[in-house]
Amino acid sequence: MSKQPVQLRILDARIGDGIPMPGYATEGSAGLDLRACLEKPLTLAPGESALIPTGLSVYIEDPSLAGMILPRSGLGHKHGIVLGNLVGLIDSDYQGELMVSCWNRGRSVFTVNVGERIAQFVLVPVVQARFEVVEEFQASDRGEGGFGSTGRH
Ligand SMILES: O=c1ccn([C@H]2C[C@H](O)[C@@H](COP(=O)(O)OP(=O)(O)OP(=O)(O)O)O2)c(=O)[nH]1
Ligand SMILES: [Mg+2]
Repeated sequence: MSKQPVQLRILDARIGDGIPMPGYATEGSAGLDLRACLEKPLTLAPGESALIPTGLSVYIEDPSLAGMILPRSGLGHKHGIVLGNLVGLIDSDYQGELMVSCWNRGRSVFTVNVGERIAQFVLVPVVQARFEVVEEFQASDRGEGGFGSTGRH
């Protein structure tokens, strides 16, 4: 499978030397795990969140692509460690450090260790809209029905 080239800068010298470079864990992995580039372990009390640097920046460049930062399922389900913004969206023109908002939505204290995999980065296609303002839409089967209008079962 051909892979999309994306420019990457390593902002923290520990990456590649102590903290592994991000890589796809398996051939079929959709996400690259992002690691906590912390100076020391960080303890998150229940309900607390912190913005954690990853030591990396990417320049996606192509406006028909974006990055998404998503939680890791194990951390989220077992430990309640998800993202403070629920999902992170990385614009194609963003060149700053990738940051992960880690939120402890669980009931126990959780310690994020230095270099720990805290979230994952997924490259996704994007289609930008060019809005055409109209007075009325052509009728559709659904019309304005939503929020359960088709019934529950
Ligand atoms: O989890 C995230 C979410 C965003 N970003 C960076 C990349 C993104 O391109 C930029 C702006 O994100 P967004 O547009 O979601 O935030 P905003 O609050 O609208 O900020 P801005 O006014 O800078 O667009 O912040 C991250 O590093 N991590
Ligand atoms: Mg924005």
